[in-house]
This record gives sequence, C-alpha cells and structure tokens, in this order.
Amino acid sequence: MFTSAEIGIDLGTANILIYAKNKGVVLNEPSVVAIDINTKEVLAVGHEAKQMIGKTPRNVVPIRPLKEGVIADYDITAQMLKEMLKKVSKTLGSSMRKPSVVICTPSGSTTVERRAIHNAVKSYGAKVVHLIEEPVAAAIGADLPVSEPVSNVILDIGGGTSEVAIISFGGVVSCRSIRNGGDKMDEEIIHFVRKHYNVLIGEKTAESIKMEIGYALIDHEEETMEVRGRDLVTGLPKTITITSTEIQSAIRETLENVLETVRATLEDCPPELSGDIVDNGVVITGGGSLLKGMQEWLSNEIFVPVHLAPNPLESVAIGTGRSLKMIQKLQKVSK
Ligand SMILES: Nc1ncnc2c1ncn2[C@@H]1O[C@H](COP(=O)(O)OP(=O)(O)OP(=O)(O)O)[C@@H](O)[C@H]1O
Repeated sequence: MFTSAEIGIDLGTANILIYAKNKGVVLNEPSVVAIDINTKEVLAVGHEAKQMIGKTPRNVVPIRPLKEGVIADYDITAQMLKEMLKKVSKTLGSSMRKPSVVICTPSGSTTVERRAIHNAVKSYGAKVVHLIEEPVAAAIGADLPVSEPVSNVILDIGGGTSEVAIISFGGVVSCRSIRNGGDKMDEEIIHFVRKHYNVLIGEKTAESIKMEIGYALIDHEEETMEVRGRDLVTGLPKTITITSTEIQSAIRETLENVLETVRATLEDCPPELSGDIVDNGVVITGGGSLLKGMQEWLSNEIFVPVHLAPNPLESVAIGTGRSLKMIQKLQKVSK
C-alpha cells in the first residue's frame, strides 16, 4: 500500500534540517545557496554552496537567504527549499509524492512570508502543510512534556536568533526573541581580530574559532589557536595566535544579551508556574547551546538548573516532525 511520508522541516537561519517519521533526520545542510548573478540560476545548495563562501569567481555568489531570523530573500528561500526536498525524495522514494509536512519558519518571519513558505511547500506537491512556532517545536524535540500543565522553559540559541519561551498545556505562555545568536558571535570575533591584530579573517574561520576555543563567561583553563587571515597593513597572509580569554571577551555582548532575554522572560512568568521552573529548570538547545561552559554559566546566573537538550542541533527538526500527530489531534477536537 502506498503511504505518504510525514516530514518536519526546520528552516533555520544557519541550517535546514528535514526529519522523516520512522527515519529520523534525513537531511542536514547549511542554509546557503550559490547563484550566478548574471543568469540568477541556482548553481548549488547546502554543503556544496557553503564550500564556495569566499572562494568563488565574481559572478557566482553564495548567499544566505535567511538572515537574523528573518527571510531576507523569499524567492531564493523557496528555491532552496524545493532543491532540499528533491534531495530528500531521492532517499525516501515514492512516499515523497504527496508528503504531509510541518514546517518551522524563523521566528521573525511575517505572516506574508510564512504564507509564501507554506505555498512553496504546497506547490512541491505536499498533501497538507502546517506551520509551527519554533519554541514549541524545540521543546517537543527536547522531550519536554509540553502538553502537561507544568511550565517548560526552553532557550534556543540558533544562528540568527535566540528565543526563550515558557510553554505549558501545549501553548506559549510567554516568549521573547532577539536577533543575536551564533552568527553575531562570529561577527564579533571577526571585529575583535581586525581591531586587535589588524588581520581580516573570514566567516568560516570565525565560526571554527568559536567552536574550538569559545567559552561562555566562566573561569576556564586558557586555550590558544593559530589563525590565518590577511594582514590589513601589508595585504599579505598572516598567522596569529589567539587565546580563549580574548574570544570570551569578544563574544561577551551577545552572551549578555541572551542572559538579559532569559531573565526578562522568567520575570514574566505567572507565579503559579514559577515553582515548576525552580524544580525543572531551563532546557537549552540550538547550536549556540554547545558553546563550552554554557550550561554552567547560565545556571550560575539565573540560579535554576540548566539542562542541555539531547540533540541540540536537531531538536527543532525532530519536534517539528513529531508535532504532526499533535496538530491532527487538535484539529479533530476543534471540528
Ligand atoms: N559546538 C559549537 N559551539 C558553538 N557554537 C556552535 C557549535 N555548533 C554549532 N554552533 C553554532 O550554532 C549556530 C547554528 O545553530 P542552529 O543550527 O541551531 O541554528 P538555526 O536553527 O539554523 O538558526 P535560527 O534558529 O536562528 O533559525 C551557528 O552559529 C553555529 O556556529
């Protein structure tokens, strides 16, 4: 018997993930598209396009159509989405003919953009398309008991945005989002290296510095890393050695902004739910939650336990995929 696939899509600023029921995450690629600016033709998407960043001839431009949690270029986002779905259909075969899809769009997207994404997936041939709020998907994917009358606090530190939400009874009680996340940390690292060493480094180098020697604001044993860039005085390639203490000070502002957002959201929490937070704490997810020392730092600052989600880079996609059943149930109840 023909069964159509049930899939969840996390359309993230940094990465796009597709989750298929009974299969898990079947696609995980950077949200990057390489286009020929003369013909507007899409030449590559995902990993292949990311490899091209900073290395392409002038007419080929790798672009990130989703920036700071908003859809900066709708047409290219839609094309990227269709290319990714095509890739998945190679793995899932005929079940991808009329899939049921739940998609999570960036938190900052407008109703018009959400509708446009909905239509792009529908025009790909989807039987039904539902949209879901990112914090709810992240909480479901992190195995939180979202439908119970207890407060679940989730902090999702993504590439473009960081979001904090208090979820209870399947709905969002309070939520705050800021356009600060992993990308902002990368920018701060580029800025720091330019200012203190007169050396220009690229986005990919900044990201690897953050992953290798980036720490949240905690005491730690200092680490060093050799970094290559372009000397702004001589114009020649140069290797410098930077320390984890320097990187910690470079990314301080973003971390403090995230902390402020968490505090403000917790202050909004109805008193009846505050007690649960003391017991259950806050769950952190998203790529930024993998920054070294994040759990310890946050817990020291907000005085409640902080837990790392089981799959921080995949929770939104997993939650999106798992939510289809919940959405269908809710629809039946409301009919
Ligand atoms: N080990 C790590 N340490 C620090 N940062 C990391 C690590 N792994 C990934 N990141 C960062 O996490 C970010 C991507 O996270 P994620 O995939 O959750 O974002 P996204 O869902 O695409 O973005 P958004 O939620 O803004 O739409 C990137 O900035 C990446 O550099």
